[in-house]
Amino acid sequence: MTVIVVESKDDVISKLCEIIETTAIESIQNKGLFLIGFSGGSLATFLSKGLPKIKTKDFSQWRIFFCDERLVPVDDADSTYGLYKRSLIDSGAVALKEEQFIQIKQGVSAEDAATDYASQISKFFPGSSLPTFDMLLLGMGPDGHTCSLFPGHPLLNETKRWVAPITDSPKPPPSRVTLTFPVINNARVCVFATAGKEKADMLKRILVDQEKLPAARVQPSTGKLLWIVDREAGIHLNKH
Ligand SMILES: O=C(O)[C@H](O)[C@@H](O)[C@H](O)[C@H](O)COP(=O)(O)O
Repeated sequence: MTVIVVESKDDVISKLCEIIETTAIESIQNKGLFLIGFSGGSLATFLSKGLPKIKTKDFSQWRIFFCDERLVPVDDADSTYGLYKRSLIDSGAVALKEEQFIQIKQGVSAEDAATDYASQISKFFPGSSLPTFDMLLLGMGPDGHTCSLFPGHPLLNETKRWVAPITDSPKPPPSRVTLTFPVINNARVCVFATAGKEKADMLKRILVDQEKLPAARVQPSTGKLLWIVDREAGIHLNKH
């Protein structure tokens, strides 16, 4: 695991997007595609600000998945895809098309949305027992959750399904689908981008005290794990 402490939230955004770009170039050179998972929350703000500033202008080989998604209509303010659509596609900020986003089926039950999304993912990993995303971009909630995997929730122990439904999310909205730990921990690179003093205590519990909170259970089996944090969020971390 690597922890990078930078000064400000803007530095988190710059470092995050620099690493995304480098990984994208490598993935596209290796296999002609870059398969990345986006989370919601403040990460969506980070990417909306940072992606338009990277040198890459050809995003055509990017395929964008969701580490989790809320089961609300795309035009709902809570829709993670809707947020990226408005800020990256509709705004023309980056050369991404809707069809490059692997979207979660709307208007069906959480169970059906999870099954459908897993089926869509499997098309990119034919014959694989687990998908291997090139990069998963993760957030850490104030309670130590990541994706829609919350403390004490039975989903933390899901070992079979790639995508799971949740209808009792403590973070609204309640109905979501989420990648599960077997998939998350099979990624080539998992990156947390975390900023703000409100995250400092939880970051200490995860990175220093090593409490087994959901975000601490992101431990890629062979891939890399990177935390990019600003000074405020990292105030309790030992200076290396
Ligand atoms: O859709 C979601 O809610 C996110 O995927 C969620 O897992 C998020 O990453 C964390 O809640 C952190 O969000 P903040 O960075 O906004 O606290």
